Amino acid sequence: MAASSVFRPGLFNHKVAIVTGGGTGIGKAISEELLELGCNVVISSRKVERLEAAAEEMRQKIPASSPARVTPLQCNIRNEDEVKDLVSSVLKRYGRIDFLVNNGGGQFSSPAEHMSSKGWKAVIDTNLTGTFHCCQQVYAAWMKQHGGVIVNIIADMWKGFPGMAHTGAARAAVDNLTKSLAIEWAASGVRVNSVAPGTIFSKTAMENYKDLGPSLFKMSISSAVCFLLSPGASYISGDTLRVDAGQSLYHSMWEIPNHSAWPEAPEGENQEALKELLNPKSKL
Ligand SMILES: CCC/C=C/C(=O)SCCNC(=O)CCNC(=O)[C@H](O)C(C)(C)COP(=O)([O-])OP(=O)([O-])OC[C@H]1O[C@@H](n2cnc3c(N)ncnc32)[C@H](O)[C@@H]1OP(=O)([O-])[O-]
Ligand SMILES: NC(=O)C1=CN([C@@H]2O[C@H](COP(=O)(O)OP(=O)(O)OC[C@H]3O[C@@H](n4cnc5c(N)ncnc54)[C@H](OP(=O)(O)O)[C@@H]3O)[C@@H](O)[C@H]2O)C=CC1
Repeated sequence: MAASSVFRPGLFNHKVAIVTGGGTGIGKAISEELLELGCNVVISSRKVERLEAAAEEMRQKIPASSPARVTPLQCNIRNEDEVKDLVSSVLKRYGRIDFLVNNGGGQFSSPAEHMSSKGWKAVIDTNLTGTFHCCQQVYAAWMKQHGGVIVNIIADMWKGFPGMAHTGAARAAVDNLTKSLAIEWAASGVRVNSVAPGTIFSKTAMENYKDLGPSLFKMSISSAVCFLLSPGASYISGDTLRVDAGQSLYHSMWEIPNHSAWPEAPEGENQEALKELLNPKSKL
């Protein structure tokens, strides 16, 4: 495996991580960096063939001297029983779960007025309930007794998420869940944080958002996740790290067209000033 991580080799030797959605895109990058650092990684999602192919590709890059192993396990995070099975299979195979990275998720773009109830629920179930299932099962079966670290991947939804209102609502809820769990589980030695990526390149994301074009996806977040999992972040919990090159401070993908759907300004000297501002030619 080409050494690309900025972290010390062997940092995560003999640790065990579950990365949901670990076979594609951001999850794959996170899994590869964890493996490079000596961690055993269980990559998990719905499409088993794609997972197995990704695991095989990752195995080819692990040097023989590394203790790291990768295991693909199928699981739909929307289904609580499947999540329970995932956690018990990991414990059977590796005997511990140090890290959980809730990266599995997604949505489709649609104006809110056209979202069906089924589509809304699918996105909430995947991104919010799926994340909750994974946190709860890993905590109950392992981290409550032994501690651990959880990182949730959310999104740049700080100014709302027009065009994907369902995912904005779900990710904002995960941001809040992160804080609640960080406090409830602090006494067990469990840290819970989130990472909010800006737009990040991935082949699968490109396939999903063809029309939005390649320029949207260009950054990487795996080292931010590895940092939050590491002892270097041992005093960081209940927080969300934005990894977006400042995008959330300035960028909005949503253009509001010119319109006059606002109430008239109240009468008075400001009304004239406002009219002039909105229509500077009106005085000519
Ligand atoms: C831009 C930068 C920011 C973000 C980047 C990324 O996240 S990159 C990562 C991006 N990667 C991903 O997002 C990948 C993962 N994404 C997914 O798996 C899906 O987007 C999912 C979460 C909706 C699950 O969907 P599923 O198919 O497993 O669920 P299901 O079979 O239960 O269907 C439920 C209902 O949802 C509706 N509906 C679904 N799709 C559409 C659509 N295109 N159009 C309209 N509606 C749609 C439809 O109502 C459907 O019911 P119907 O009408 O069929 O009876
Ligand atoms: N790329 C970007 O710009 C941004 C991405 N994000 C978020 O980051 C995460 C990774 O995105 P990215 O790598 O770009 O895109 P991908 O589409 O590659 O990643 C989504 C992953 O989630 C898995 N997944 C989806 N639904 C489920 C489910 N029900 N159960 C288990 N696994 C599931 C998919 O695997 P499978 O289909 O096999 O289940 C896939 O591996 C997602 O949560 C995404 O929404 C957030 C902001 C920006």
